[in-house]
Amino acid sequence: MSVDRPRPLVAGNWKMNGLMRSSAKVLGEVHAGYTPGLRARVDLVVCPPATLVSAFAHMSVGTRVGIGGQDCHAKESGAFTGDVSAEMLADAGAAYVLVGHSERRQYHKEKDADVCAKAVAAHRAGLTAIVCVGETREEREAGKTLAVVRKQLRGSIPVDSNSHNLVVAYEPVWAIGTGLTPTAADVAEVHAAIREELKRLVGKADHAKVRILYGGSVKPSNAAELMAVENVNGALVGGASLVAADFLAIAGAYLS
Ligand SMILES: O=C[C@H](O)COP(=O)(O)O
Repeated sequence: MSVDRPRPLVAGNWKMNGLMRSSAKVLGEVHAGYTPGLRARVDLVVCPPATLVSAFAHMSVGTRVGIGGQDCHAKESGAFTGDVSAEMLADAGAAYVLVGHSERRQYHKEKDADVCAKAVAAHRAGLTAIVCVGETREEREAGKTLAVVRKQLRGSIPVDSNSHNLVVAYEPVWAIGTGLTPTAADVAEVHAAIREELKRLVGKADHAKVRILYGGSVKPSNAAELMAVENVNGALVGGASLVAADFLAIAGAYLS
């Protein structure tokens, strides 16, 4: 591994899944399976629903498994019923937060400027923002993938970003939860474009160290191939992260 190559990160996005009793068991299995060998090679993060962030953070003390939120409000506090601020996530023990996931962009109509404001809030609270980008099937078929991803990056990444407070996740919308994945060559093309764009957005000195995750139907069976792609520095895992053995097997792609 070259000196500049970022340490890999595998993050599990549990989405709106998980009740306390059954989830604590899964998290315990993740802790148990995060062996010294795996810890030496890859960072692990679990992003449970907001109701479980505090408990998971407490349970994870001393395990080196990081905990993240799945979204945050741009403001620190106020009359925003149902929302959670980045400061609240940090207070609950989170170190990361996903922003701009396609499900937020689609179902909550979040635009790049909203995502950027949330990433700013994450940084203000001392969290690492995992900024998600990705094209729809229509955009890919129209040959617009790179243009769409570049535009999302320019609009969503705050100016104060660096390799410590920013992770980028490339998730083609059509690959999420479908069992479909782009070819390794397609992933390589998009990740190279993201790295190039980061040079402008984060700065030449630090851009090579920003982790770029691939997300969308990552499974134990395809993890090794996807994680081996140039400029892929880990994975954002949805469905497979709900099963500890599968999540750990994906991270295990970095053992070989
Ligand atoms: O945040 C995770 C992604 O949406 C991927 O979900 P998936 O692994 O179930 O396709």
